[in-house]
Amino acid sequence: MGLHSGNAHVGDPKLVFRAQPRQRQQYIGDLDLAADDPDLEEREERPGLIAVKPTFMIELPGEKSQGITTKPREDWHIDPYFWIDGAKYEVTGKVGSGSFGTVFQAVELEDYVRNTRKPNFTPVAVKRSSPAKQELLEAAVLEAEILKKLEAVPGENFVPRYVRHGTIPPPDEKKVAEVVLAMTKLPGKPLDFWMYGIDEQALKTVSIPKMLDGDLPGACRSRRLEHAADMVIEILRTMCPIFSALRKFAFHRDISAHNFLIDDVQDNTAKFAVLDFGLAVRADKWRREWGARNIAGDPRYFAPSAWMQLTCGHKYVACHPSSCWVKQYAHRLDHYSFGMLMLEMLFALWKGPEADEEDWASSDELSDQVVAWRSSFLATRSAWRSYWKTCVRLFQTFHTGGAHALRDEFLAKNQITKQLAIDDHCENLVATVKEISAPCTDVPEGELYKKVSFVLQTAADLICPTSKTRWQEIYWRLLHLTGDASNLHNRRKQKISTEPTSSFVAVAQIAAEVEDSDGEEAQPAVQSMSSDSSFGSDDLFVTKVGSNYSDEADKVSRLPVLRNALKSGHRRIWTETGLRVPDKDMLKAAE
Ligand SMILES: Nc1ncnc2c1ncn2[C@@H]1O[C@H](COP(=O)(O)OP(=O)(O)OP(=O)(O)O)[C@@H](O)[C@H]1O
Repeated sequence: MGLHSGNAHVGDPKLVFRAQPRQRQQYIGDLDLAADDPDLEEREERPGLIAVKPTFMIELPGEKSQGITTKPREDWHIDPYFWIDGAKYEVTGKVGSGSFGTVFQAVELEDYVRNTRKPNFTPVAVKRSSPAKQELLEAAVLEAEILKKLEAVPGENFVPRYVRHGTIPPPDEKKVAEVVLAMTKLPGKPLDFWMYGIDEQALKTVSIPKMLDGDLPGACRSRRLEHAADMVIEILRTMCPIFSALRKFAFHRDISAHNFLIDDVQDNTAKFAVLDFGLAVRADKWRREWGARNIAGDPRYFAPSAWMQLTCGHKYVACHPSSCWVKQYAHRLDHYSFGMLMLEMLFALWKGPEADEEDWASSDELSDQVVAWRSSFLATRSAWRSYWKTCVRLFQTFHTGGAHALRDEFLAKNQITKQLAIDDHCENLVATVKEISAPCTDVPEGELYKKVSFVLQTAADLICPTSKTRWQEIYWRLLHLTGDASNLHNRRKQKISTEPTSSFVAVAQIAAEVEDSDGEEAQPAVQSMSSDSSFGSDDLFVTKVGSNYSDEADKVSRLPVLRNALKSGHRRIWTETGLRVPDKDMLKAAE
């Protein structure tokens, strides 16, 4: 039997299943080719074919997702075909592997459900996760759901697009099902590999000074400060809409340089994509149940609250005299990790003052303001390096000595203050944040200073435990920095008959205020914001009106504004406390 008849052999039962689902078992038996099948030999000899375990998943149209696998086969390692939700794939390579499974490259041969018999040779990435427990299984399924939902975020290749997914039931009750997820395969290399020239495994043991000083061969520490800042701004610009959309229903929990791809690198720009939502959690559940959930992610990007929980347990975090730590853990995990990544990128890509020789050497002609800014910036760099060094050391200790080693370290008492080392780590973060935002107070004129200060301020806002800055606000600030805010403003002015009374910066502040309460308590304002917010869309009526939404007098004061909004075709208004969807009574009164 040749390869082609082999395909047909696997595919035919599928057609019969549609008509005769009860005969399923018989056909499953048929799928399990005999060990001496000559087809296997042929496949083995095909160049470029890698060894994979086959996943025969047959999900019958119209039935609940319930994959059916063949019995384990002795020759499992050489069959490249598998099914997901009615489509047949052939594995053509391996993309990578992680803690929970392998990502293959595959092409779709046929789609029986949609009746497409033509192969689609655009390779897809297929992630096969073999979770060890129920919680991880839920995360693997959630990953598929998240990719589906993020399809609504405009833009290309920022995140893999969902193709299809399915589950393979476990062979026995003690085991957990597997999840197979097909998504678009994105171009590029992992950001950590691009920055340091070594892979994630090597980073677990690499010399920290070498890593920080860029002595690693292949490391990318070659950029001038402005170009390094441009790169950070680009990743932020790409990711803000994604994280803003994501935070409404999930947290990624594994933001790290390893989980971003970088492609099409130019001097000061590149394309970025975020991957691997395999550790994600539902936002509402997480906010309620964080104490009962596992601690996950890359330890370098762990907020101090995660270390606190790992060391002393969730009650310690919950009862800590500073409530900011619990809030950061329950609401702003991704904010923190992304802020860390921004700083990591800035200082890993910048070669140091020598890269900016032209600008930095001629200090004679520099104004006092510029001199002060530069010295403050160099102090920021030292503070960051010291904090980041600790994070990398913790990460390496975690991988070599395990959680016990870290627990011992963090439980040690500080000789002077007698507080636990974990609390020192928290204080260290607060001090670092201060240093990072220092150069942002008196910013000299010029693109370089503007951009770098923007990066520092944004990162500080993201990692600061008391910060409430939201993705939306950051995005507005970014548009303002790049001049896109005024373009948007002008476009809207043309479209909105009543001129907005507040600038977009003010709107950003308003948005931040609304988002402040996001998730902490389910407040009506936030809910309406979540379901309705579509920043960047042109249907907002921007205005500043009274702040007390529930107050009758305030409602009355907003009536004229609402009338204008309705006249110009807008049914939502921005108020000082955020985006409002007027209730029926108000609409009636205004109409
Ligand atoms: N859609 C994709 N397009 C291109 N490459 C991908 C895609 N998905 C995953 N990869 C690559 O495959 C590797 C492993 O994938 P992934 O990180 O999702 O698996 P994981 O088991 O969750 O890993 P981790 O241990 O890092 O959590 C990644 O490092 C990435 O380079």
